[in-house]
Amino acid sequence: SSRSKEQRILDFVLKHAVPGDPTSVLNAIDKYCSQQEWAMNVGDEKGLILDRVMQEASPSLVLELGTYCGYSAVRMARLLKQGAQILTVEFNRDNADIARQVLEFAGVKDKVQILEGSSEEVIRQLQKKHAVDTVDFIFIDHWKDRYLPDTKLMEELGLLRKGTVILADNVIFPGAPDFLQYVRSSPKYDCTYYPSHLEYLDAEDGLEKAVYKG
Ligand SMILES: O=c1[nH]cnc2c(O)c(F)c(-c3ccc(F)cc3)c(-c3ccc(F)cc3)c12
Ligand SMILES: [Mg+2]
Repeated sequence: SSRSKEQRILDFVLKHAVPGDPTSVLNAIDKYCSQQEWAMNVGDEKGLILDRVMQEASPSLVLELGTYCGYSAVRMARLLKQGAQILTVEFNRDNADIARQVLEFAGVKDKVQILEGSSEEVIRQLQKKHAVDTVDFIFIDHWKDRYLPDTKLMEELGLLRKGTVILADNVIFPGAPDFLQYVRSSPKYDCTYYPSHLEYLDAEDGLEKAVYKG
């Protein structure tokens, strides 16, 4: 059977990156997806913003919604302080399998747990099944129509604490207007917009940071 684009990305990483070197894995994926086949990794330009916002937050527990091939999970795991963890949610079984291999090759698999399933179902299970109290940093990068309902669900379940940082990808392209309108008008969030570009392209995109005020 023919190999998928995601399998071709993994093949390129295995061939061109250095085992145990997360930065070489990021460089390989960015090289492949900018020169051979576009793919929806957060990429190097928006990735730099993710790096800075995450380092500023210095989280002990990160929740990522949307793993895809594991690019942003590797990106964040390489910057985590000792003992910190990432829980990343992926709906697509094939993508989760690719991401598992990318994370293992990068040498960060012990810092990252991939939770397969819908974001709504996994979020509902975090406190009882995954012993989560509150989350320090959330990277939302799954599906535009779920940004707002999942954010409201995490509020309702008490998963956000004073200072929890939410960083959302693609708030311009394809856009999450209901999410933006909600966090920017809510007294419960302090918002910052980081203008950037769509991964590997010139189209405008950006990240929204929403800090929960408790
Ligand atoms: O769905 C996504 N999740 C996470 N990140 C994404 C991302 O970083 C993207 F750049 C895109 C994107 C944007 C523009 C475009 F032309 C194609 C794809 C998508 C996306 C949007 C609509 C779809 F029908 C399929 C994929 C996503
Ligand atoms: Mg994205």
